[in-house]
Amino acid sequence: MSELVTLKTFLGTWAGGDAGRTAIADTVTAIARAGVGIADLVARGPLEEGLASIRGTDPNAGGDAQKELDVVAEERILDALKPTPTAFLASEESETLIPVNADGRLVVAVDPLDGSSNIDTNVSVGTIYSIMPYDPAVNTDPATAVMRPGSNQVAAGFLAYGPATILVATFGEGTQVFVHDRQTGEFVLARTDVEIPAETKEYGVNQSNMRHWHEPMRRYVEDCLAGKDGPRAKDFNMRWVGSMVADAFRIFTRGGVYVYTGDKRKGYENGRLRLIYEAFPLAFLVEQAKGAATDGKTRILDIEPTHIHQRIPLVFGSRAEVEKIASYY
Ligand SMILES: O=P(O)(O)OC[C@H]1O[C@](O)(COP(=O)(O)O)[C@@H](O)[C@@H]1O
Ligand SMILES: [Mg+2]
Ligand SMILES: [Mg+2]
Repeated sequence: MSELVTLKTFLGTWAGGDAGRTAIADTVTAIARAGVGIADLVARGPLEEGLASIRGTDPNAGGDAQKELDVVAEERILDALKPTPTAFLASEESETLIPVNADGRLVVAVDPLDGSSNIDTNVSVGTIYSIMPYDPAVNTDPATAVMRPGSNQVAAGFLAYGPATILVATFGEGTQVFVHDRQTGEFVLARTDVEIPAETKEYGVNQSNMRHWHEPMRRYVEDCLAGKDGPRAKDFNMRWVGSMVADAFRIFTRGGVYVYTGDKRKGYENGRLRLIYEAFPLAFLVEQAKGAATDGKTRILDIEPTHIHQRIPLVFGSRAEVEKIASYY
């Protein structure tokens, strides 16, 4: 059997003693370690009174009901980042940037718990992260430190807490999949340079919103539903977990597209997903795996944020299908 490569050895080789890369490696290691703790909490959820319950009456910064576990996951990540060179943390669960280390040179953005509406149903949830460099001389107003196009990311990834805890990570040189080995406690490299197949017959969308969709989206899904006899001349399959990390991992495994566009509902003009800590990291991972990510038309990584919690219509996955969807817009 060939030698197992752990996250630690992978990152050691990647960093190669370079100080900037070591800072990024240490930060990702800290997030991965926090993720193992969060996975335990998620697994214990039904046994711990209140963990899956809604906290208070106020929604979080993104406007969603905040669960106890959302907040605990954010606390775990913040604690894990304290010994790392992170200057600021942006999080779905906090209105403004959280200062971490005054002399930090990275800014981290996280969705501490993605898919948290699923936690009481024993479905996979996860943690999404995005890392950008931070230079106080350039980002003189720290409040805007994460408000830069996603093409500035130096690393991104997500953990999914499912039957296995997995880490899908990119450092700008391909996308790798690590699996947490519960026996050794290590993350082990399971797939190197993942490639999302360009073509697919599988789409993921919350079809219950069809009556709210705009014309291009409705036509796209209708054409998929028409199957072999329709304009696409092939039968499609549909999958929707409703935790983006789980839907994304399926796409990294066998291709497909994830689509959450803007619709006519109040508050959903730009869909549901948040640009900085959901769309940017997913787009970086997907492009590094030879897939594509757009807001329907425009490349996600080129979009300039205007607000830390802004939403964005999101289409990502198999390149040819993402391009096909763009042709409907
Ligand atoms: O319930 P809907 O509207 O189908 O939305 C599902 C989407 O919303 C999300 O749950 C948003 O993430 P959060 O749970 O972090 O708010 C995605 O993971 C998921 O794909
Ligand atoms: Mg989310
Ligand atoms: Mg969340």
